[in-house]
Order: sequence, then C-alpha cells, then structure tokens
Amino acid sequence: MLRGMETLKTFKGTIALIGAGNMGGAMLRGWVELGLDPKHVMAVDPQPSPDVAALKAKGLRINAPPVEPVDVMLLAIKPQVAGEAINMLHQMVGPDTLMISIMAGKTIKFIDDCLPGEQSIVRAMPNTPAAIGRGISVAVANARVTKQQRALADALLKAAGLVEWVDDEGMIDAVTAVSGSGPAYVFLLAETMAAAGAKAGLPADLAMRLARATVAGSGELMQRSDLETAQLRQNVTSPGGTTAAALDVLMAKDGMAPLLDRAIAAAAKRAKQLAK
Ligand SMILES: NC(=O)C1=CN([C@@H]2O[C@H](COP(=O)(O)OP(=O)(O)OC[C@H]3O[C@@H](n4cnc5c(N)ncnc54)[C@H](OP(=O)(O)O)[C@@H]3O)[C@@H](O)[C@H]2O)C=CC1
Ligand SMILES: O=C(O)[C@@H]1CCC=N1
Repeated sequence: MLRGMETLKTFKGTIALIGAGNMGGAMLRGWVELGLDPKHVMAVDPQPSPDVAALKAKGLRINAPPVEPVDVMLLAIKPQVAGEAINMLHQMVGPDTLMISIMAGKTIKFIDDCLPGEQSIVRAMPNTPAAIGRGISVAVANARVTKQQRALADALLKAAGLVEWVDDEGMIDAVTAVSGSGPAYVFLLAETMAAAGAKAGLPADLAMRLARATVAGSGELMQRSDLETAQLRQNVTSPGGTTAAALDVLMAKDGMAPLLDRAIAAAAKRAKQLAK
C-alpha cells in the first residue's frame, strides 16, 4: 500500500498538530491527500495559513478547546517556544498519547521532562520536499513506543516522503544538518549558479531558468537512475572539457567539500544549542 495510505484512511483517533506552519502545514496536507479524514485532526496555531484554514470546511478543528487526551500529538513548533507550548498542552496529553516531534535540536528527554509521566515519543526530522511528498525523514523512537504507535508514526511521516528509522538519537542533529536543512543548500546552489551565469553574460532571468531546470532535472535524474552519483557526475565530464575545468575548481582543496563540511558542522552545532 502506498506510503502508509491504508493506516491513514482507516485512522479513527485524534491527532493534534501543534504548529501548522511550513512543515506542519505540509505534513497535514500530505495526510489529507493520503486519505486521512481532517475531522480526526486538531490544529493548534495562532495564525493558520489560508490553506490550513480552508480544511475547516472538511472537518479540521482549529484551535478548538482541548477536551480529552489525543492519540497523537505532533510538535511542529519552533524549538525556541517548545517548553512553554508543551506546558500549555498538558490536558491533551495522556499516558497513551504518542508524541512525535519534528523540532530541530529538541531531544526525546527534553520532551519527556516537559510532561508529567513517561511518554511514548518519536523524534523525527523531515524536510520541505514533504510539500510534494518527496521529502525524507529520519525517525527514532523511545522504549515506550509500541509497535502500533511506531506503525502510525511511520504512516504519518510517510505522507511526507521516505522514512528511515534509526536506533541512535545521537544521529539526529547530523541528519538535521544534512537533509533537514539540506533543501536550502540546494536552493542556494541554484541561486548562486544563476548569479554566476549572469556574471558570465547571460540575462538574469534566463540564467535563473537554466539554474532551476538544471538543479531540478539533475535531482530527478538522480532519483530515477540506479547509477552512483559519482558516475552521473562523470557522465557529464568529457575529458579535457568544460565540466572538468569547473570541477578542478569545485573539487580543489578549498572547493566545495571543505565549505560543506563547515556548513554542515555549523548546522549540527546549532541543533545542539537548540536542545537547551
Ligand atoms: N522548515 C523546515 O525545513 C523544517 C522544519 N523543521 C522543524 O519544524 C518546526 C517548525 O518549523 P517551520 O514549519 O519551518 O516553522 P513555521 O514558523 O513555519 O511554523 C511554526 C508554526 O507554529 C506556530 N506557533 C507558534 N507558537 C505556537 C504555539 N504555542 N502553539 C502552536 N503553534 C504555534 C507559528 O505561528 P506564528 O508564526 O504566528 O508564530 C507557526 O505557524 C521547527 O521546530 C523546525 O525545527 C523540521 C524539519 C524541516
Ligand atoms: O532551520 C531550521 O532550524 C529547521 C530545521 C531543519 C530545517 N529547518
């Protein structure tokens, strides 16, 4: 069955989505697309976007007063407001509530410490291609998460794309730095390619169209091809040609690798700071 569709179609409990911004909103749209009835979702957000608000007509509850503990609470708020926000939500959390957090930095222990009892908690890190069902999430569960809760978390995350489960929570900050933040690096690549193209003499709008299509097409080729990325790169690189000349710069000692090492280390360091 496609991306956990059956689990979402037949889900009859209540999911509280805390924070329906960029990521929370994308996940909600993915759930609904895969057949989750919006009447099973309560969204909590001070200013829901128009497309989230539009789901009210299909039964989505928005900022409804909490009545009883929910089955799943997905935390998609900024890490900086997490402690205060979770404190306001105690009424919606019972001993059987599965907490799923997609917040950067915030650990399973942090969330557990915000709540009175011991809680089933999944910490996951998706990314924004979730908006078109092409994201990837890495998830880790604590010991209290049951088989059924894990299957439900898997289905909810699969609505955003691929899901990888790991046992070591220590990996999640590095995951955040690579795939969580990663789409921004790729968009920056398109921006800088376009700017460099303009400097090389192209009209800016044409340079941007070339950069967008090149990044998107290369991504799709990588997605569909069985070849290693190094082989795909070599397939572009004629011996002694133009690509080789560019790669001499990008693969030099001070080229792309040390730059990305520094960028990814900075993101992982920031995730650790956000844990506090
Ligand atoms: N964007 C991304 O690429 C990814 C983000 N994440 C994580 O997802 C989380 C959300 O990020 P993102 O979607 O980008 O951020 P957004 O700012 O787009 O979304 C957060 C939403 O939460 C709302 N909000 C603020 N306070 C509360 C509250 N107390 N209760 C309920 N809702 C509240 C915000 O409203 P308002 O704006 O009015 O304050 C906003 O709509 C973060 O923890 C981030 O680390 C994870 C993976 C990728
Ligand atoms: O920038 C951030 O902190 C979040 C986490 C990963 C992507 N966006």
